[in-house]
Amino acid sequence: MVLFLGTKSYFYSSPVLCKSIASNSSHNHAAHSLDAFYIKRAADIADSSAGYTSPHPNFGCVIAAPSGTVAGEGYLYAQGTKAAEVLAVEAAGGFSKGSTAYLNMEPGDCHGDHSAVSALVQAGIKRVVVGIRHPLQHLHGNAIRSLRGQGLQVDVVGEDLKSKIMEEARKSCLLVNAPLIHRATSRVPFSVLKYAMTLDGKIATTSGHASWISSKESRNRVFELRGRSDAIIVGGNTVRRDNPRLTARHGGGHTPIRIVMTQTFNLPEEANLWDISDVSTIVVTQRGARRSFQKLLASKGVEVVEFDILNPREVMEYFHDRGYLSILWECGGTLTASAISSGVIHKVFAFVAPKIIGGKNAPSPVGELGMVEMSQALDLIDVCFEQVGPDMLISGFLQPVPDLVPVIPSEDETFAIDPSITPYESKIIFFYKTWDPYGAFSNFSPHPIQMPDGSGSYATWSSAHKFVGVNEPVAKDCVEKIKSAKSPEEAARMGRSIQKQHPDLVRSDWEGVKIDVMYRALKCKFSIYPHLQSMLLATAGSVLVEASPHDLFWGGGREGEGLNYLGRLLMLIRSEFLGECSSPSESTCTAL
Ligand SMILES: NC(=O)C1=CN([C@@H]2O[C@H](COP(=O)(O)OP(=O)(O)OC[C@H]3O[C@@H](n4cnc5c(N)ncnc54)[C@H](OP(=O)(O)O)[C@@H]3O)[C@@H](O)[C@H]2O)C=CC1
Ligand SMILES: Nc1c(N[C@@H]2O[C@H](COP(=O)(O)O)[C@@H](O)[C@H]2O)[nH]c(=O)[nH]c1=O
Repeated sequence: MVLFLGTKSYFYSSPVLCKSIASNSSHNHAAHSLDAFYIKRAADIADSSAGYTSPHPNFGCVIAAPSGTVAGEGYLYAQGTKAAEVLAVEAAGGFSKGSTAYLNMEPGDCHGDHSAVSALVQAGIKRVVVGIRHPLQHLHGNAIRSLRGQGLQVDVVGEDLKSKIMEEARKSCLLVNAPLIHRATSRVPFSVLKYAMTLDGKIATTSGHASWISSKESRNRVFELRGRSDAIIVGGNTVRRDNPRLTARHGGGHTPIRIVMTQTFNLPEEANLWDISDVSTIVVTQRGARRSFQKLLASKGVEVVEFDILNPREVMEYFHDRGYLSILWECGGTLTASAISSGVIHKVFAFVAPKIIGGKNAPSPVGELGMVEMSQALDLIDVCFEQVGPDMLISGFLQPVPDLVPVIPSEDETFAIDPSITPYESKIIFFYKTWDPYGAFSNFSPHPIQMPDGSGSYATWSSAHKFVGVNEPVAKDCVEKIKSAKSPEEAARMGRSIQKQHPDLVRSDWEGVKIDVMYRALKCKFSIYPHLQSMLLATAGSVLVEASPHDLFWGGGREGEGLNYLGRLLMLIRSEFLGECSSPSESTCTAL
């Protein structure tokens, strides 16, 4: 098999895979093996630029001819350079026609030029296999739609291709862009904690001396890790004790900035980190700490940022807002414990050197976490072991890379209610509190209605219907009380509390009719408030989920475990308004 990369060409083969295809080409497993192999390959080459460019999305593209041979490859070198897909089709030349393109991630094509998409289309690519969809909402699904719209077959791993090997391939795609995925799903950058410790678990001697615990080979790996990061962070004590440089020393390429976290600002006047000729340094500190010294550092070109509350989470949120994707923590145990407790550390790299130094008070990698029992231990996941020179590198995740496949509560029912919603493609609109962008969909929004109850009189709040028709004076009293509630919250609270105290007062058919009562109330609300109806119609094609973490009947729950009946009913009513289903109209309800 011949592989062309840019102007270079060299041989590249996967004999095992090719054999399995030749012997049983129709076999699903073999097809998945090949797809998985090339998706992993796309992820591997996507990683090629890490450490040389700022950690931005890593894109790789492998073009495989119908025979299964690689016709061309390409990866995005840096922002603003040619897209991986463009490089791959250039490398493959005429072999692209009828071939399959494997992409670790859906292209962003974010400037409207659609260069990746048009390169694949114009080259005559027949099929595209995509490892993961683009994690950023505004780009998510666009390129896939566009490719499909132009007649290419697009298979997305985990959606169209599901198997254990495909899942593994997908994982490599998630890992190669973990920082971007974190950016898309949380408000903090992807944080890696790295430390070097002796076999007896020390990161320095009792006197604080630490150079060096790990071997030269391990320290070279650390330079590599630094080069993949946007910033390296240490605590004030490490600056005082080690006077570190924290540079990547990889002879060019991307250089991470240095961050020092100090509460006291009791830092040395002279330090390697204050030399900003090659790389800048930012000191983050408590508001008002040693202002005159802050000025001195600022005069050397060091940036100082003050925080009202200096803790790892606040600091990470701040750097997230400044656009940082990944941070390497190289601090001692004190700040590390604080960072782990704040939940900002995602991955750990521990270099273990075969050395023993002893020392009851010699520091260890993680300070006080307040744990008293082993059952509280934090277990790493996806752990890897690797020998680096004489040392052992143990790495693993403290928090998994977030899964991008959307969790839609009661997924099957949702698509049955509104067939215009497509699995994986549809946007999910969450609503909960009334001040949320779609808060008007909440039952607590300030849009009162009146609708007839069983006896023909009018009930203001749907909560009152729980007790309607019960032939007990107390129940009638409850209905009246709820009707006179001043707000929907108050009505709901009263309904819940009366139900708790007198479960016998709830009408016997309530479980059977409550969805219908809610349906009628919602239909009324969205019929009589035109702006709400327009808002609802504007969400066409999106999945609506009430993001209540507590109410597992009306809401979607914390992780999609709820039934989301409120969301379902809204989608149903939306379809009815759009004329997609026949609608029993609610003519007798009114606004208050
Ligand atoms: N082998 C290895 O991999 C490494 C070894 N070391 C060694 O570790 C020792 C230093 O360890 P350690 O004292 O734990 O150093 P840290 O790097 O953890 O620094 C602790 C300091 O961080 C600052 N800080 C700011 N905000 C916080 C916060 N919210 N929580 C905690 N700290 C905060 C404080 O600085 P301030 O006091 O200025 O307010 C605090 O004193 C040295 O001997 C060094 O050589 C250090 C790093 C790696
Ligand atoms: N002692 C120790 C490490 N210490 C870390 O490296 C920093 C020094 O970086 P630099 O000044 O750029 O060489 C130091 O402050 C601390 O954060 N790292 C390791 O990989 N292995 C080691 O044995």
